[in-house]
Amino acid sequence: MDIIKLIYTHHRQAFLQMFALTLLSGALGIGTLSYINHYLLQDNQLHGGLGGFVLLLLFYFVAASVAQIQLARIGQNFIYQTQTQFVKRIMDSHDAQIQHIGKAKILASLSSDVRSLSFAFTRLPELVQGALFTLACSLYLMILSFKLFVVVAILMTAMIAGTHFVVKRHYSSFRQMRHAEDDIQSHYETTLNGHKELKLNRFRAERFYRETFLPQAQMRRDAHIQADSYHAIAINWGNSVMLGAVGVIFYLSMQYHWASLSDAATITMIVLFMRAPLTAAIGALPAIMQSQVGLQALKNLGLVDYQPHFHSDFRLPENWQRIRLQQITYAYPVQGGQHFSLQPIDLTIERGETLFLIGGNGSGKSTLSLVLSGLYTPTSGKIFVDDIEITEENREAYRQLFASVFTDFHIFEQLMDGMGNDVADEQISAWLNHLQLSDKVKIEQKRILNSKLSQGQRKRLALMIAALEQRSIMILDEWAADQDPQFRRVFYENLLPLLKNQGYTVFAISHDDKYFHHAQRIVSMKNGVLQQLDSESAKNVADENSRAA
Ligand SMILES: Nc1ncnc2c1ncn2[C@@H]1O[C@H](COP(=O)(O)OP(=O)(O)OP(=O)(O)O)[C@@H](O)[C@H]1O
Repeated sequence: MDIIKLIYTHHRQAFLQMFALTLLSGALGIGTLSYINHYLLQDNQLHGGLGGFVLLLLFYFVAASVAQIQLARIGQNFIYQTQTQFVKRIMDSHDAQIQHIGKAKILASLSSDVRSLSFAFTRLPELVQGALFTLACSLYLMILSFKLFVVVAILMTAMIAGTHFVVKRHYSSFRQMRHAEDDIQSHYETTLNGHKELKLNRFRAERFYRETFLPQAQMRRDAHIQADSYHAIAINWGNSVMLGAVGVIFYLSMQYHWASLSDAATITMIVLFMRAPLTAAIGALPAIMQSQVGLQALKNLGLVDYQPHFHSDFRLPENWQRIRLQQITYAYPVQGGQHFSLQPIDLTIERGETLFLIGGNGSGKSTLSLVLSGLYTPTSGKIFVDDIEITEENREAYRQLFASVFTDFHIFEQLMDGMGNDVADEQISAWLNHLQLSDKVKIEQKRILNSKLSQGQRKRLALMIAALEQRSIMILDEWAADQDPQFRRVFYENLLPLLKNQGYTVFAISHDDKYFHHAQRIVSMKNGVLQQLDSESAKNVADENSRAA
C-alpha cells in the first residue's frame, strides 16, 4: 500500500522503531501464553511456576506499556510533521497553483486528508501487531497440534477472504465520501462568506440550503453509513469465525482426540488471544484505506515538495537600477472554454519612478502586477533585473524586492521590516500619522492590537505594513479605491511623493484620472495589450473607460 511505502520511505526510523516495539510486546504476550501451557497447566509444575509467572506478567505489563507509550509518541510526532510540512508546502507553492486549486479544496485537505493520514499512522501498529501476532500464534499452534493448526488456518483464510471481499467495497465508499468532502467545505465557506446576502434574502438561503448543500450532505451521510455497514460486517464476520474456531477445536479434541485437554485449552486461549489484535487489525483497515484516498487527494493538489528552508542563497543587487520585462506573456488555464492571456509585453521600470497602470475592468492589470512581482511565472518572455535574467534559481530572491497591497490583501499583526527584523517605534508612529490612524490603531510590542477597522482603514494599515517592509519596489493595486475623497487626495498628493522621496519605486494600478498627473509615467492595458501613454492620452483612455462603464 502507498501509505505504508510513504511512511517507510519518509519516516523509516519511526516505522522500524514501531515495528520492533510491536514485535516485543507480541513476543511477550505469546511468551506468557507458552508459560501458562508449560508450567501452569501441568499439575506437577504448578508451585514452582507461580513466581516466574508473576515476574513474566510484570515484565509483559511494563514492556507492553512502554511500547504503547512509545508508539503514541511516534504517532503524535508523525501527525505534527505531516501537519506542519503541509502548511510549509502551501507557503512554498506557486500562488497561481493555490488560486487554481481554491481555498475550499486546500482546507478540505488540511482538515480531512492530513487527519486521515495521521490517523492511519496511529492505527498502523494495530495492523502490524495483528499480522505479527497471527503469524507468531500460528507457529506456536503448529508446534502444539499440526492438525488443529490446519483447521484454524482454513477458518482464518475464510475469514480473511470474507473481510477482503467486504473491504474492497468499503474503499469505493471512501472515495465517494472524500469527493463529497471538497464540496461540503466549499459550501461551509459560502455559508460564512455569503452570510449577509443569505440573511437578507431568505429565498436564496432556502434554495442554497435545499438544492446545493443538502444533496451533498446527504451523499456524504449515505456513503458514511455504507462504509460503516461494511466495517461492521467485516468485524462481526471475523468475530464469528474466531468463536466458531473455538467450538471446532474443542469438538475435534474431545470427540476425535486430536489434542489433549490442556493443549486444546491453550490452543483456544491462543485463538481468543489472537482475536483482539486481529479484530483491531481489521478495525484499522478503514483508517488505512481512508488515508490511501487522502494521500491521493493530497497528491492531486500538486503542491511543491516539502523544503525545510525559507530562503534561497541567491541575492540580487540591492542597488538595482531597472527591471525589464521582455516579451512577457501570461495565459490563465482554460476555464469554461475561455481563457485570458497577456499579449507580449515590453516594459522597463526605472528605479525610483512612480508608474501608473490604467485600463478597464478585466483588461489584465492585476495579472500583470502579479507577473511583475514574481508571484505568477510568465508563460513566455524574460524578466531582467539590470542584466540578470530571472530564472527558477533566483525567482525567490526576485520576489524579495517587492512589497504590495493587492486587492485581496491580508493584515499580519506583527510589524517587521523586509528582513524580518523589528522596526523602530518612531517609524511606526510616523506612518500612523501619515495615514491618519494614530487615534484608531493600538500597537504594542510591534503588534497591531485592533485590526477590526473599516475597509478603508484596513487598507491604510496594509499600506503601513508594506511601507515598513522597506522593499525597493511597491505594488499598489487600486489602493485608493476604498478611500474617501479627502484621503484619496492625501494619497496622491502627499503619500505617493513621500514614498518617492523615501526612495521607493511605485507601481500603482489606478482608475483615478483626476490624479494621473502625479505619475511620472502611465501605461495602459487593454485586452491584455500594454501601451505607453502621455498624460493627455491617459485622460482620453480614462474617459473612454468611464463611458464604456
Ligand atoms: N485565476 C484566474 N483564472 C482564470 N482567469 C482569470 C483569473 N483571474 C483573472 N482572470 C481573467 O483575467 C482577466 C484579467 O483579469 P485582471 O484581474 O488582471 O483584470 P484587471 O484589469 O485587474 O481588472 P479590474 O480592474 O476589474 O481589477 C479577466 O478577464 C479575468 O476573467
